[in-house]
Amino acid sequence: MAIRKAMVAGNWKMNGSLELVKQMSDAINDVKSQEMDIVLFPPFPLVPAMIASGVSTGAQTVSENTPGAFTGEVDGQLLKDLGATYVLVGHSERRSIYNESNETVAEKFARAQEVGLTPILCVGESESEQENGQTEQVVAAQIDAVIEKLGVAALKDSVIAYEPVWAIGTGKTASPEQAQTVHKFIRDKIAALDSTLAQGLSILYGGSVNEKNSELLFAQTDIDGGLIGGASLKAESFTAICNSAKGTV
Ligand SMILES: O=C[C@H](O)COP(=O)(O)O
Repeated sequence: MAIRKAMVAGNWKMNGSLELVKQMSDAINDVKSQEMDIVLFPPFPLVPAMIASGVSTGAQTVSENTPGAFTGEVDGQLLKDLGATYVLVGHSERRSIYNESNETVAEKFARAQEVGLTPILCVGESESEQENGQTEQVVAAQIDAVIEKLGVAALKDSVIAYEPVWAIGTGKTASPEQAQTVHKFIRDKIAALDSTLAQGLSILYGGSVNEKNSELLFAQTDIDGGLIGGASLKAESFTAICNSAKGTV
């Protein structure tokens, strides 16, 4: 059973450099503590350097396949062997730009667990879905794809990240109350199938989190930390966000 714990994850997307790995790992090594997990998700070529720096490291995606003729894809077992511990699956940019369906995301989730990586399942609705009142329906379908393929028990060793697409990189953060409502919906939905599992699950919020809004977001009962994009590229902002998550779970 994964232990519910405060977590701050930094997704560098297609940004970063060896210099930034050095700068960020020095800053993180100064703020890390037992009470929370800090994980960075650099682009693939920077994964070995990040691991060597001592910072917990994840990959931004993984192939759903076992090794074979899949040019350009990256096998989860190789990531695991390098020392990576987490992988993002179903980030909204993967879903929208690379057409990953709920079923493909569930396959990637399965492959991650098969090789011993912890998947962070990203879910969230688009702006039009939010305007049409479809948030819960969309998020439920994204989670159900994993439950239908693997059973609810598979969520035990995973993390969920709720990221409303309209809040990603836009500066439009969900209000703490808005985010809490969706996080509670997610936890209640899973609790209906397995309440112990749901209580032990870490659920992160993502979407324009910065050092000014993180404290109030992380103070919400069902928000256990954040998945940070832009602000994870600046050591000062990211470490301030990490500090605001300490002791909140
Ligand atoms: O994975 C991170 C999210 O897409 C959030 O990105 P952002 O903090 O730049 O809005």
